[in-house]
Amino acid sequence: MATLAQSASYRGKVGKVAATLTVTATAPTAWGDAWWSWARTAWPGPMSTRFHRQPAGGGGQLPMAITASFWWGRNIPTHGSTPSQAGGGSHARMKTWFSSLCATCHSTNSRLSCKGWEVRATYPLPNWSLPMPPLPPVPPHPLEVIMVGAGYVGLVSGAAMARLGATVTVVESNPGRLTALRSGTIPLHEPGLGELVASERAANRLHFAANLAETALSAPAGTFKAPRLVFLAVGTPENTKPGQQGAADLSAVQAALDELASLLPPNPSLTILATKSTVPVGTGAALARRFQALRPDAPLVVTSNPEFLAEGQAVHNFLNPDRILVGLPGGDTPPSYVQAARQAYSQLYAPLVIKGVPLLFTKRESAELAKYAANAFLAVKIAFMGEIADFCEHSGASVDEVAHAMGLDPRIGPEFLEAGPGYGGSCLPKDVPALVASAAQSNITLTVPQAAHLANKARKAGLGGRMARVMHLAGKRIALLGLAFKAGTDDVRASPALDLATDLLSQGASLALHDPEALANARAAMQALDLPPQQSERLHWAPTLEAALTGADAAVLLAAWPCYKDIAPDHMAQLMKGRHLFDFRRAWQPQPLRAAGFTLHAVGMAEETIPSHCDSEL
Ligand SMILES: NC(=O)c1ccc[n+]([C@@H]2O[C@H](COP(=O)([O-])OP(=O)(O)OC[C@H]3O[C@@H](n4cnc5c(N)ncnc54)[C@H](O)[C@@H]3O)[C@@H](O)[C@H]2O)c1
Ligand SMILES: O=c1ccn([C@@H]2O[C@H](COP(=O)(O)OP(=O)(O)O[C@H]3O[C@H](CO)[C@@H](O)[C@H](O)[C@H]3O)[C@@H](O)[C@H]2O)c(=O)[nH]1
Repeated sequence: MATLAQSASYRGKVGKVAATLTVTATAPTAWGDAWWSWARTAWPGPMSTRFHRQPAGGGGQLPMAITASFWWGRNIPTHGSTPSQAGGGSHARMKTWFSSLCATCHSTNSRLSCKGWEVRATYPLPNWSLPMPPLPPVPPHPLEVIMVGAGYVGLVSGAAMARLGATVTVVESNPGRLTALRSGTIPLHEPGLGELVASERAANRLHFAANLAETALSAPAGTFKAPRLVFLAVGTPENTKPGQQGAADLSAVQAALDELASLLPPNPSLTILATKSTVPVGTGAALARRFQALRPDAPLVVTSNPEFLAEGQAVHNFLNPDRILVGLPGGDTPPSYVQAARQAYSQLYAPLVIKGVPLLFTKRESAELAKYAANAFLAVKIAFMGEIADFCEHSGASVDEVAHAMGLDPRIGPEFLEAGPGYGGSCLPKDVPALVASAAQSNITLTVPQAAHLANKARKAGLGGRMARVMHLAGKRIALLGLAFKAGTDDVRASPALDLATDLLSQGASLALHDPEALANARAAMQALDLPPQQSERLHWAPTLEAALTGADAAVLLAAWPCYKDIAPDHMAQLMKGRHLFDFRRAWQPQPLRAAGFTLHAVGMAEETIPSHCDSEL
C-alpha cells in the first residue's frame, strides 16, 4: 500500500463527451506499469475507459502524472438546438456521474462549473490510498522480429515495432529499395517515417537484410533467446490470371514461406509466423499445411495480425491503433505453440496495450476475414456516398450538408462519408473483389461489396464523361492536380487520376500533371501503360503547381493536397487561360472562385452552380 498525493480535474465538451481525470501521483516510476494494469481493471467508473500514462521523468522515485480518460460512450443525447439546451441533457448526466465519482473517491470540496458548451470540474482527492501490486516480471530478452517486405506496411510496422522495444530486421528483396534504406533514404512518402527509421537504426534496434538467409533465422538452433516472430508484409495484389481475376494473388506470400522453410536450421525452436499482409480467410491454414509438408521437423505456428494503417498517416496509425487484432489457430496446433504466440504478441504490443489499446485475440479465420470485412465496409460507405452525391447534383442538395447530417447519427458516424472521384489505393480496390472471390469459393454471394466495387469502377471511368458534358476536351489543355490516390501519400496505385488521365488523352486533350509527392510514381505508372506516341506526347509533367496551371483551359482537383486548397483564386485566374474548374474533392471554396470569374463544377453540388454559358461550348 502506498499513499499518493493526488488531484483530479475534468474537462468535457458537449457533443464530444469525454471526461479526463488526471491523477498526479508521486510514486516510484518503476511501479507505474503495475499500478497501471491494476487501475485499468479496478477503476470504479461505470463507462469504458482509456488510460494514458506520462512519466514525468526517468526511473527512480520521480513523480509522474497519470491521466485516465473516461469516455462516456457514443450514446449521449445532445438534445436541443442551443448550447444550453443541448448541454442540459449530457451535462446533467456528467454532473451526476462526477458526483458519484467524488463520493466513491471520498472527495470533498469539489468544484463544478458549466459555461456554454463546456463543463469543468476539479476534485481534490486528499490522502487517497491505492494498493500497489508487485512488479510484473520483466521479460529477459527483447523480441526478435523479422519483417518480410519493406513497403508501406512492412517498413512502417518494422520501424514502429522497434520503437516498441523489439529487435527488428526488415527484409527487402527489391535491390533499389534496399540500397536506399541502407543509405538512410526512405523510398516512400510517409510522414514521420524518416525520423522513426533513423532513430531506431541509431538505437541498433532496426536492421535491413536482402533475404531471409541474411537474417539470424538461418543461424544454428538455439541462437534465439526469445521467440522469434516472422511477419509477412509482402504484396497481395489482384490476381490477373485468366479465371482467377479479382482473387488475391498470394504468390509473394507463398514464396516468402517457402524461403523460410528452405533456410531454417535442422530442428529449430518455435517460429511464430504472422501474416501482416491482407490475405483471404483460410490462408493461414493453407500456409501451415504447406510449411508442414516442406519442413515437418520445424515447429511453426501460423497466426494472423492484419494491419489497419492508412497511408499518409501510417506511423501515427500504427502507434495509435484503434485495436490490434491477432488471430490464433485452433485445431491440431499444439496448445503450447498457441500460448507462446499469445505471449509473444502480448510482449510485442505491451507498450500500446498499456495505453489502453484493445488487443483482441480471435480465431485465425476471424482475424483474416475481419480485415477484409472492414475494408469492404469502408468501400461501401464511400461508394454509397458517391451515388448520393450524384443525386445531390440533380436535386439541389449539397452532399456536404447531407453527409454532415447523416454523420451526426452515432449509428452512422462522420468518417468515410466524403464523396469523391472514387476510392483508389492499394487496398480497397483490390480487397473488395478479393473478398467477393473468396466468398464465392464457398458459394456465398456478397452482393453488397460487389455492388460497391462495380459502382466505384464506373465512377472512376466516368470522370472524363462528366467533364465532357460541360466543355469540349479535344485540343484543350487540362491541369490535373493530385495524382496520388489521395492527399498525403505518393502512392498512385489504382488512383482515379490515372484513369482520368488516360480517358482525357483518348478524348484528345493535352494534360499538365502535378502532384507535390507522387509525380515520379505517376510518371512510372503512365509509362508502364505504353501509350501510343500521339497520346504520350500530350502528357506534360509539371514541376510546380504554377507550371501546371499556366495556360490551362481547365483545372481538375483530384487529391486535396493543402497547396491546392490554399492557392489564391486571383493567382489561378492570372495563370489559367480558361475558367472551368472541376473539384472532385470539394476542397475549393465556391464563392471566392466564382468571384475570380471561375465556373466551379464540384462533385455533389447542384447543377445550378453551372452557369448557362457552358452550354455554348458543347
Ligand atoms: N498499403 C497499405 O496502406 C496497407 C495497409 C494495410 C494492409 N496492407 C496490406 O499489406 C500488404 C503489403 O502492402 P504494401 O502496400 O506495404 O505493399 P508494397 O508493395 O508497398 O510492399 C511490399 C514489399 O515487399 C517486398 N517483397 C516482396 N516479396 C518479398 C520477399 N520474398 N522478401 C523480401 N521482400 C519482399 C517488395 O519488394 C515490396 O517492397 C498487402 O497485403 C496489403 O494489402 C496494406
Ligand atoms: O470519405 C472518404 C474516405 C476515403 N475516400 C477514398 O478512399 C480511398 C482509400 O482511402 P483510405 O482508406 O484513407 O486509404 P488507404 O491507405 O487505402 O487505407 C485503407 O486501406 C488500408 C489497407 O487495407 C487499411 O489498412 C485502412 O484501414 C483503410 O482505410 C482513397 O482513394 C480516398 O480518397 C473517399 O473517397 N472518401
